[in-house]
Amino acid sequence: MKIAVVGTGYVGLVTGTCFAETGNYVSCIDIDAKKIESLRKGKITIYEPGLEVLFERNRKEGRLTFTTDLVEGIKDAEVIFLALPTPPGEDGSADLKYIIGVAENLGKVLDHYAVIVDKSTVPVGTAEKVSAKIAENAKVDYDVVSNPEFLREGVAVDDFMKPDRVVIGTKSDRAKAIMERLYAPLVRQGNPVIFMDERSAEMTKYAANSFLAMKITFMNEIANLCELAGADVDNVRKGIGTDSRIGKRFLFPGIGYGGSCFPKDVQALGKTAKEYGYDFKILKSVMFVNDRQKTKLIPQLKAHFGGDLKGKTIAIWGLAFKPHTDDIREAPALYNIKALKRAGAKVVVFDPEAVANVRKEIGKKVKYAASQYEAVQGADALMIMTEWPEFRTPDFDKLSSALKNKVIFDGRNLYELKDMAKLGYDYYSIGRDTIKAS
Ligand SMILES: NC(=O)C1=CN([C@@H]2O[C@H](COP(=O)(O)OP(=O)(O)OC[C@H]3O[C@@H](n4cnc5c(N)ncnc54)[C@H](O)[C@@H]3O)[C@@H](O)[C@H]2O)C=CC1
Ligand SMILES: O=C(O)[C@H]1O[C@H](OP(=O)(O)OP(=O)(O)OC[C@H]2O[C@@H](n3ccc(=O)[nH]c3=O)[C@H](O)[C@@H]2O)[C@H](O)[C@@H](O)[C@@H]1O
Repeated sequence: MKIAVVGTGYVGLVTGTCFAETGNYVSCIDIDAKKIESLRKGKITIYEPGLEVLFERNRKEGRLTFTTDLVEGIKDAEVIFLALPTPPGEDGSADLKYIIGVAENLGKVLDHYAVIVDKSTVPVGTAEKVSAKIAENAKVDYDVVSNPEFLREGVAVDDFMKPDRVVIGTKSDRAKAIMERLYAPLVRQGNPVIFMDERSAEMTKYAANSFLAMKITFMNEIANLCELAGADVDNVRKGIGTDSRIGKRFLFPGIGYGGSCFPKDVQALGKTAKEYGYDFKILKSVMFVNDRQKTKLIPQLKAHFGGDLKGKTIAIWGLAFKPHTDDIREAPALYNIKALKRAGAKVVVFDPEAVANVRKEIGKKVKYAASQYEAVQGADALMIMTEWPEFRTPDFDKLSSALKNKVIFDGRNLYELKDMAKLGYDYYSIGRDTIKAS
């Protein structure tokens, strides 16, 4: 099948590459000429484990091509995916200007029947809006389908190729048959496709992200209560996660959720509710608690140093919003850096992948270390913000001799309390006892 993907960012590039891998001819379109040039030359533009091998193979075999030209890109395409940004607008609702802009252009240039697919995360009613925009200029038949994407950054290829489910919203039998054919290789591997109407598919995406954000937030609230009540959130997590109705995943407490999606999607669903005159109270609490949770360790850090961080050097391990990505959008680490700077501390940071992006965002406000151990050299304390695997089992001898004080503020609960006590650390974590060496 010949398909086109408009928008070659995280979702567009993964979608395009994976559909090329299942035997389709995919044209990826983007307005960013530099990005397209780089992809054409074989230089991948995002860090995503496992993607590069597929990208390289399919590019070489001519199944994956790149262009800035919409007309050239959609030529003969049976399916045209829109994987465009939907950032929060000023009022928190999803900004549809990229989607509607491309829909308008598509209406003008489409010269054959095609299924136009909203892959972006878009509010209820967007498929109708896209369809109406195309209709203003269209000379041919087309269908607009909602096919939200559930992949996670860092494991995007696996999530795409082995999805828990694929959700497709359409009332058109013609579009349904084409989408069935496109997803057939995944269905044959046992991954289910759930068909529904467009509005339900659009709502499903926001419901999924908001539910997961709520699940994490609930655990953060339990963790905070555990600290006050003398319980250990790790035990509680295991105790409830074994109940199959609750499930083990997404129960890890920490310094809040970040990323390009949970924060914006929870906000956008709240906005949709407001538009329909519904007061979605849980969502408001989720946003409030998550904001508070991000810098939860700062007051403890201040108290540890007698209330004042002026002149103290704080090392930070982890800048990305989660491991295995260089993405720093809404990363809790950035909020902590801001709070530390406001309190007069010097900050030295290390992250295996995200340093370049942080440098672009905050420049020389912090010092950048070349390794996790260089970051802690002479530091008064270590804060852990992202659970990269290499932070899980550090060389504690090296760490202890590099730090000025043996104190760790761990926002991701990487270490066992008994081990930290044995190693003689002051150790603050989330929802567990604080270990004091002295
Ligand atoms: N990043 C993720 O993990 C996930 C994102 N989503 C959703 O997918 C959508 C896209 O997200 P990302 O891929 O992360 O965004 P992104 O920002 O990485 O990529 C968007 C791409 O669209 C391009 N673009 C903008 N205007 C264009 C136009 N007129 N014509 C052609 N290309 C244009 C940009 O240059 C950029 O390369 C969003 O709605 C997001 O919420 C859904 C699931 C996962
Ligand atoms: O719509 C999207 O863009 C995507 O958003 C999330 O994926 P992603 O943001 O890549 O990352 P997650 O693994 O979900 O983590 C999000 C945040 O939650 C935090 N988290 C996650 C799990 C957990 O138990 N605890 C916790 O604090 C992570 O540290 C991270 O900051 C969803 O998991 C994807 O299904 C969805 O497609």
